[in-house]
Amino acid sequence: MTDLTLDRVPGASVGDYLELLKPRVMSLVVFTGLAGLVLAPGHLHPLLAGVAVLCIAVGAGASGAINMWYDRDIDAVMARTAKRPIPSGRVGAEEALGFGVVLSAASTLLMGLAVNWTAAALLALTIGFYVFVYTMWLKRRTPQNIVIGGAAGAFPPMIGWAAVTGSVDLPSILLFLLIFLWTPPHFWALALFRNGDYTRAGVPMMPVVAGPEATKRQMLLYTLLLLPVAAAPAFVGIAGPAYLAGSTLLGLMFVGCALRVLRATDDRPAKRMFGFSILYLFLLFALLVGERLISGGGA
Ligand code: HEM
Ligand SMILES: CC(C)=CCC/C(C)=C/CC/C(C)=C/COP(=O)(O)OP(=O)(O)O
Repeated sequence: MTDLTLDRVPGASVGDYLELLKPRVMSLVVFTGLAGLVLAPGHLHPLLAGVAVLCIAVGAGASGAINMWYDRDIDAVMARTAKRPIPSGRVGAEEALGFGVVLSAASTLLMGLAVNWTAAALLALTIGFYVFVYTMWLKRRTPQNIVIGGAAGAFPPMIGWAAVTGSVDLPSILLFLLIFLWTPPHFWALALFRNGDYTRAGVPMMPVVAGPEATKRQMLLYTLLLLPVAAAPAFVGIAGPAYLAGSTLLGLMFVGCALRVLRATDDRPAKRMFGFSILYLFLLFALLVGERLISGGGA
């Protein structure tokens, strides 16, 4: 760990602290959490639903800030992350850690007191999984880091669902599984064209350890496994025919991306697949939510 950022830094702006929350990544995380709330059976007062979404957003961002605190040494050597608030010296490491810890505790406590303790426990588990299991334990040790650690990013719909029902049920487990299987092709697409960054930082991402060809084959495997899992919501009562048709089309397009990446001789197909992975997950959850709202259900 470097100590380049342990000093107190005067003049950090609100924008610097917002950047610690990884707002762009977390906006989609929060959208999947909101989908869990909308899809769950039962009713939650709109104000409490708003509080639940706020807690997911703040908890997700807070875990991102702690991740940036822990990873400040490798972030400093990777081109993609070198300009982040800590490595560029705009926010002190200890300030970022304090900010992340306080917001993590506050979001979990508020979820428990205002909504329910099942959702709060799941939120705490998610924060802990991202910080301890992914960031501190697996990220620097194994190329399976994002397969196992990716579970963290898959919990938010389950948290939203539990905010309404107070329980963990089969449909919310399916939504978890969907994001769990989506994460490897999402992340390895980026890792393929950012391979130099991860090699320089000594982070054992799959393309660094197993090479691009083996990574591409595994990405194809995950997109194929996603086809039935992404269809499953239509068979457990939380989605209908429009979702089934849309998810199948999107899934086939995702498999198409993986096949183009497999045959590729340059970075362009991997870049396109990374972009499409985000659109894919957004559209899938938008279909789930849209169909539910049109059919008149929801929390
Ligand atoms: C452990 C699991 C995951 C890993 C390792 C991962 C990794 C990454 C990385 C490294 C980036 C580039 C970020 C940047 O340049 O700042 C990224 C971007 C992104 N990720 Fe993921 N991701 C994961 C899970 C998720 C999940 C669960 C979601 C949403 C549900 C998500 C949504 C996004 C979005 C929306 C972007 C684009 C952000 C932008 O526009 O810059 N990711 N991801
Ligand atoms: C509710 C709640 C707590 C949600 C958390 C959701 C979660 C764990 C999302 C993970 C997504 C993410 C930013 C991974 C980045 O990996 P990285 O840290 O290796 O990426 P980096 O190199 O950009 O820092």
